[in-house]
Amino acid sequence: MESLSPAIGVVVPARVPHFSSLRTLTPLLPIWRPKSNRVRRRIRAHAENTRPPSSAASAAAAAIDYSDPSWKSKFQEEFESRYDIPHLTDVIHDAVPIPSTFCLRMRSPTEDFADGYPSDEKWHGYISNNDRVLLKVIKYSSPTSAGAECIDSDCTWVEQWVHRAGPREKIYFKPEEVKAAIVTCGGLCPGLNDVIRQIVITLEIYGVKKIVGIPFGYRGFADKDLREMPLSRNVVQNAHLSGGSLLGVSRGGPSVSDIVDSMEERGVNMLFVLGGNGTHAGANAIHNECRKRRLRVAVVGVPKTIDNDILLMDKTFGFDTAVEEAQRAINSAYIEAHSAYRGIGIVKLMGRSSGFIAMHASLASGQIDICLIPEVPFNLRGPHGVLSHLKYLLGKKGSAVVCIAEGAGQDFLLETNAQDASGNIVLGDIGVYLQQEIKRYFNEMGTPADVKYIDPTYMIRAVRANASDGILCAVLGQNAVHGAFAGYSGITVGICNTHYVYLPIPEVISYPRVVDPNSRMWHRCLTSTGQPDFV
Ligand SMILES: Nc1ncnc2c1ncn2[C@@H]1O[C@H](COP(=O)(O)OP(=O)(O)O)[C@@H](O)[C@H]1O
Ligand SMILES: O=P(O)(O)OC[C@H]1O[C@](O)(COP(=O)(O)O)[C@@H](O)[C@@H]1O
Ligand SMILES: [Mg+2]
Repeated sequence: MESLSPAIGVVVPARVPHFSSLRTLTPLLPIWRPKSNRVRRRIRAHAENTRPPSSAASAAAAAIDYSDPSWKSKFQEEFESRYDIPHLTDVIHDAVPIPSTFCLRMRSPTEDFADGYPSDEKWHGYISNNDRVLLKVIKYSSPTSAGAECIDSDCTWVEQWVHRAGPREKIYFKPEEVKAAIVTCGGLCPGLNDVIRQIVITLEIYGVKKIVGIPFGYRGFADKDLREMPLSRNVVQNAHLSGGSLLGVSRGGPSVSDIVDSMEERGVNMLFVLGGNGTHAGANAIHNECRKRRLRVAVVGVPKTIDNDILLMDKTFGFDTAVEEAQRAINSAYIEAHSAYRGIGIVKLMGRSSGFIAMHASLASGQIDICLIPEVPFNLRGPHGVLSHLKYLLGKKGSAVVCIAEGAGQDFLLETNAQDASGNIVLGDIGVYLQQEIKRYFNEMGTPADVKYIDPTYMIRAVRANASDGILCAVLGQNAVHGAFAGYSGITVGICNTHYVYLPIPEVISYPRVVDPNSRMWHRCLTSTGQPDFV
């Protein structure tokens, strides 16, 4: 949860700039010194894509006045207001809650509500609206501790609480008046079907009868050739047994106002949006448009990103599965490299701007000699470059395996400025480039190297979720429904420090979460690979 400050080359905790100017914080933070101008340029290029946007940057200009004895409580107040979660009653003041129909002990599956809603007297499994989860759980004693995120020079402990997720005693929608829609956007990710399934099942438990899927992402709201898909427990019963999305996904699509027009036409008053940063930006815009039109609509996101690049969360669903599935590719690369005479295996893994999959997969496999991620610059050539280390490895143990994230080393490639339909920059293929450069290097040296390149991207993304992701998907899907029924909108669900929370969307998407080169996890990865600094 951090970004690289391009101007000063220090690692800056992501949450801090909202409260303090970067200049104020600079001396407090562990300094990470790049060794060359070229490397500095690379840090800057990466930071351009990952740093907070200008609105957040201007918020950062509001420095904390540490001489104010009450700075800590002011910090907390501001934090609380930023992490407050929007509610229907913010704009629809006369919305009246009713007792929850989510009442596990009392309902039979066939019960309807003709005679009124069941009483909650015997069921106490609800979450209080005032329950909170602690966002940060480490008390750093010094800004020089690995991965330290400090607010002042003493690393003063300031509690930062966020809203706990789960079913509430009072709800703001009558189930028989709900038409719920689910949409899955962006790229595929293991677990999409699991989340869809849990949303449908939970909606039915509340008593909702009208549930539909919007086909092929936001596009499905506008494309007249695409029909919404009726969903029920029957339809989704075995959906989680296969990967992909039963609704289909897409990038790009209609404008926010066209989407809200379409929701009004369809009578959709609960929208569940599964997607990454871009999708959540869309979900927040839909939420704001609904507010502008004073619609009684709940928009709830479930973060889907295989890259794990959403701020604040322990992880996003599908990430564990991706790391697990990547082991197969890494093991194959290892076997190929190990069985060849002077063999080098290369595996390219996903991660547009964040190297989480590459880092975790390298650590898990124990078979990687060199892990390259976008956050950590490297040289290919020169005495400290990747190529010369490969030469050393071939001499020492006869083979080597490299794991590289797709967003790493982009400054070695020609920029095309091409964008996909969602406006994401289309990256050059660093895996192919690395393969060519390694071949060229060993040819130039006149010593052989047998290079095998594996790109398992789409094979990984398309698999079904593993058991741990299956559980995460189940909890997130259920909590999304609880949040909508509780009247919250413009929120997303997540796991923070092993507990489940609701977060306001803007806080989790202000920029992509990236690996902190000063974090313990990256240090562990380096310990495991034994790789040197390539700068
Ligand atoms: N800033 C934005 N505002 C509104 N919609 C957006 C925004 N960015 C992306 N979208 C829409 O969100 C969807 C998914 O975005 P994309 O970046 O492809 O995937 P992801 O959500 O996984 O990051 C696309 O339909 C795209 O048009
Ligand atoms: O080829 P596609 O479908 O555009 O997807 C490629 C991208 O999808 C990702 O898996 C991320 O997708 P999202 O942005 O949808 O989470 C990246 O790792 C990769 O760059
Ligand atoms: Mg995206």
